Amino acid sequence: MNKKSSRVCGYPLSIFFIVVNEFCERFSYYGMRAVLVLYFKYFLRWDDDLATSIYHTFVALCYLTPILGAIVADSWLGKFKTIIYLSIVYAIGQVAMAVSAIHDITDTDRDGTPDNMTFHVVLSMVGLFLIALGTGGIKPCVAAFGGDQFSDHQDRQRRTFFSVFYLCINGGSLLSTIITPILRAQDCGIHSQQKCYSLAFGVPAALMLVALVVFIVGSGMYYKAEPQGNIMLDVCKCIGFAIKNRYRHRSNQYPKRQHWMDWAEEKYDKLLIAQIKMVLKVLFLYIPLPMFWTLFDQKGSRWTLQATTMNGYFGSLVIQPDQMQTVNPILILTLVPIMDSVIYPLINKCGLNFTPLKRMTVGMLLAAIAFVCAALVQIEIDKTLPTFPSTSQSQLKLLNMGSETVTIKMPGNDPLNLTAAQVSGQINISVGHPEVRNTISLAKGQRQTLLIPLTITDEWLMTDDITSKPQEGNNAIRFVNGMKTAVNVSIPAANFGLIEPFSYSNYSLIKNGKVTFTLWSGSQSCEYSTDFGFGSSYTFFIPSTLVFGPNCQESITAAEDIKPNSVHMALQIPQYFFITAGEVMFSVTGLEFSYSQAPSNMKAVLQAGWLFTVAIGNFIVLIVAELAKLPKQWAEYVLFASLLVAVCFIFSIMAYFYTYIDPAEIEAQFKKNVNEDDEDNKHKLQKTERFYRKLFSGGTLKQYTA
Ligand SMILES: CC(C)C[C@H](NC(=O)[C@@H](N)Cc1ccccc1)C(=O)O
Repeated sequence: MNKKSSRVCGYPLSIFFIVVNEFCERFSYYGMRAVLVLYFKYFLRWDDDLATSIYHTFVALCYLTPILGAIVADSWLGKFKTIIYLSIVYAIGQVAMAVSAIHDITDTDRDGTPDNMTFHVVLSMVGLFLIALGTGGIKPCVAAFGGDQFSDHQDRQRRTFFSVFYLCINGGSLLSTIITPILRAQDCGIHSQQKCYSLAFGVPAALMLVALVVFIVGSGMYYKAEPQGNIMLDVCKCIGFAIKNRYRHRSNQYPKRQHWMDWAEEKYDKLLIAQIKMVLKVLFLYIPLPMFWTLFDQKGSRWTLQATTMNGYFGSLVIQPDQMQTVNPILILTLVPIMDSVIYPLINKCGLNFTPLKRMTVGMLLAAIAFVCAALVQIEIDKTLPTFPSTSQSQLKLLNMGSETVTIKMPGNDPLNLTAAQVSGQINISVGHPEVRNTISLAKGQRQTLLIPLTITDEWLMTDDITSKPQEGNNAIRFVNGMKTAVNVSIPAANFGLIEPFSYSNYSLIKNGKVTFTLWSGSQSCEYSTDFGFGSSYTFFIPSTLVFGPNCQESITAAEDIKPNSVHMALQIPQYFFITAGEVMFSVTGLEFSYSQAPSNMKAVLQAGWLFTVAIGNFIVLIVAELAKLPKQWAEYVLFASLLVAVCFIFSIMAYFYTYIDPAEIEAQFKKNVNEDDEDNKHKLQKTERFYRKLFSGGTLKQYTA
């Protein structure tokens, strides 16, 4: 098959099937990933730590398996067959996930919970392993296979293809991250209705099958480069031989060679040696790149956590903290066309040669700016956070449950008058005066509320109050019952249970929005409605004087323990903008750069090398966060930004000395010369060699024009 098959507007028709395939595959991957942690937590009933570790292990595996897929493709099956076989493995994995989430399969007692959890855990782990193998395995092959469809002179079209390819990644991921959480929230089941994880995994499974079918339909149109034997084994052997040979000839009596790989010349083909040099040159350049991904991938972790301490009301629309991540694909869909059709041509017009490596350098700087923005936002958030007691302090609140005013006098504090049902503000008490009327002792590092009873001589109650912001933007709510009868408090989403007279409930976590509590005492009820923001904590006090009926709401006191989040989530938009602009310059360019600088038989291998930088970047997040342990989150953001600027500086020096090559041209020269063995051509061969020696020692070969 030649590369000049059916074309539309100068583009091979075959790439249509490849980009649609990528769209569906990314829908499948990101859609499944969006609900994975919740599936672990609420279906498999794992704790937060286990759920998070398995989730990150899975993501890291997805960026390690590309190496496997690339080796299989470049050395053995070729990209086309590798994509087909691994897509089947991938689809089986997705189906396994969907089946593992059907609770009815093992719910023999029909109580809505699976009875054989081992079955669900094992099936989902097998499913995840197959998905990681599939998604990671095909990833370097699909991008490189798309690049293969273009002829050598179609540099511009190929660059456009990589931009469209990136748009499809983000189009697919955007749609799925919106859709699958909605599917998960539906109720479904045969014997009992439960949250529908099987549908949330089933739709991505279906999309993976569509991806496979679309790819097969395009089969007749693809240019399929043949694999050239076990190239990776040859590469390893050749490098090993060069190192050994160099070591054997380490004495000064042997003349030096231009490049250490030239020590393989005694045994290996000059073309292979030149190809290895090309790959090594690019891989060396990749060394600083993981730092970009270290910052980039914190969108899903640190930035989402930051959003949980912010206010998500956008008019009547409420944005959940994890939904902020969709800003990234939305911005990609707008920024890629703007960069390609406005910014880059404009820079070109100004006479600047904005080469791929320059773009990647600017991309890194933009990511560092994003983290500075994140630090500034964090400083704003910190200003609004409550001051919790230090380890040598206690904080005390007083709640007068009686109907008369009481005067409280505490050592070191002025007398305090509390009217009926009044709650004091936080009072800081230095430890050293731990006693109050010999009845209470204050706990260090704790917030407590002293409930002063109806009759002052009765037993005084101390409650332990919340000492951190509620997680995930939830609101921590509890009730104190000052009545002489027990009260039952409930809302549709939670039941506070029966609260005995002069006692209090535990905290319950409630989502933002309007909530109506129903209070029952015997047959009498009272409805109390209020609006919650994000991240607040309240103690609702039911006074002894409460009269059940339509106006009962007015008698209930709401004491604010922790203020709702006041810094608006919109403040995260600048950091998302900078990180995404950085991504467009760094990632879209890097994808194309990895293809264009790779020798023909190692295109997928270099794509895998590129994806490997993503995996390393994720590991660095864990290591730096663990080692640095900075007391302030904003300081951690500044640390990451500074590290990236330092790495960016090193990268810009490396990039300055990098010479762009045209692998096809180099390979063609070698092939031509090797086929000709007369004296004249030997001379030509020597000339070519001199030419490439100059190239690999830093001479300029290709003037890259953007
Ligand atoms: C990291 C990958 C090499 C690049 C690529 N990812 C993206 O394009 C992200 N912008 C997608 C995304 C979607 C939703 C939420 C966060 C990120 C990929 O997946 O191939």
